[in-house]
Amino acid sequence: MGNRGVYKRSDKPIVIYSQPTNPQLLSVTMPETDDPSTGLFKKYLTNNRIFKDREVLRHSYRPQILPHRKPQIDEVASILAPSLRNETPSNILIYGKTGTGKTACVRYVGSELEKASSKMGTLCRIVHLNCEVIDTQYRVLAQIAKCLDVVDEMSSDKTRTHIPMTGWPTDQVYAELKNQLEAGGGVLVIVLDEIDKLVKKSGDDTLYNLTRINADLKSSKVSIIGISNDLSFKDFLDPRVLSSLSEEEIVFPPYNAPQLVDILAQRAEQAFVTGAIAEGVIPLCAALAAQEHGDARRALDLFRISGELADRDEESKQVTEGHVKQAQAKIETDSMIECIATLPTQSKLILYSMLILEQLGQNIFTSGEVSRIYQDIAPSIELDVLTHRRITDLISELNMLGVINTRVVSRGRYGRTKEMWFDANTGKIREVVLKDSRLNGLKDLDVSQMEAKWLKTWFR
Ligand SMILES: Nc1ncnc2c1ncn2[C@@H]1O[C@H](COP(=O)(O)OP(=O)(O)OP(=O)(O)O)[C@@H](O)[C@H]1O
Repeated sequence: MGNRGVYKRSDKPIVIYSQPTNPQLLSVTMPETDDPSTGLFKKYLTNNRIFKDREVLRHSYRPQILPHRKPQIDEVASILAPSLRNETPSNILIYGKTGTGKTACVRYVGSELEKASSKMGTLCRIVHLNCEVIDTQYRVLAQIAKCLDVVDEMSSDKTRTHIPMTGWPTDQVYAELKNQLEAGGGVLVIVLDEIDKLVKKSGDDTLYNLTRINADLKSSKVSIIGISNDLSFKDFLDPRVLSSLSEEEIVFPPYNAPQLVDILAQRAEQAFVTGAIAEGVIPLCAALAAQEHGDARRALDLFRISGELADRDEESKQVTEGHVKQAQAKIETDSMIECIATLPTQSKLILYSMLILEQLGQNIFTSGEVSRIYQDIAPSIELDVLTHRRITDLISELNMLGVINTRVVSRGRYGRTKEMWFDANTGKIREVVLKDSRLNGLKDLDVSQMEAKWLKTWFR
């Protein structure tokens, strides 16, 4: 056994074994607190000068009050109301840009409908599916049946067949779903959120079957609400499917800055300690999000991240406009990094060529310089070497995605050339580019050695 360090805290001794005793290690290991279980985290747990309840700002939070969406809520409610009289409501197609409250409003109306129906003794049920995840006909049908199962869990019908999430022929799943709907009776509203993803992945068979299912049902009724922020999916639909899906259409317009101010102010009351938000913070978050496209999700993200930055900043008693600007920069970097991760390998290699130039001390590079580095390193990792023309196309794409900035400059008798530079933290870009397994071999590239070679060949 090695040396033993005994550190007495209240009346319980804590024993640390080290081999041999390292006083530095001891001083790091021992938290200066009365309660060793929360030691390191104590200051974060007791210090709530900023947030009262930050969960209120998260995407998963379901608000009960939705400012500036009364007309849309009323419209959805009026279309679904017949279900309370056991009549089939019209199908609805809801369209609007991202973050305009489509999902939040439909969920709200859905839960009010279920409450009203249980008060009135009728049977109205809502099944909400996210088609980004559930994107095949089989999974949609099986998931609807699964949700019905959960709703009916307390019912006396224990003999019901459970549809497995894979393995059956689709016809059998459809037939079993119909049996279950008939056995349950009442009205079922199926919400297909991000319906465009389902159609693009699996075509319109699911919608064709679901929009015709009422013809095969006697004692139950089905209605569909499709939600999308991309109307181009309509082009993929058979005209008959489209006309029955869009019996009613509702558009959710983007929020303007004053509307976003109201949305944030309403959340701020629940989320933040009184007085924790400096005066210009809410209008600034609202203005920045309205500049994008009136996206409430973006406004709420900015607001939450500003709060988190203020919370971590021990000097700060309030969330300030400075925190909002930092939050905006963080969101932009994070989304850019996400975008870089999904780029094709060739584009990542072009980015990596720019990073090499930066490592060599250049802040602005020309497309010629980028091309030369690219053409030199591409064969070393066994990638096909693209032509200069193709490389400049990919550079333009990187510019369009906001990963780099470019400008065209005139070089007198040498003609015009494109210059480019990075705005963002290149350390993070390097990290994400090198995560691509095909570029991993570049990690050990000795840039200074290559520089000598490049200087020799380029400037001969
Ligand atoms: N009027 C509103 N009042 C309060 N919060 C809102 C309002 N509108 C949207 N939100 C909030 O903004 C976020 C995004 O809303 P929601 O998910 O409903 O948008 P969406 O239009 O469905 O977006 P997407 O098309 O990207 O799915 C959610 O956290 C939601 O609670």
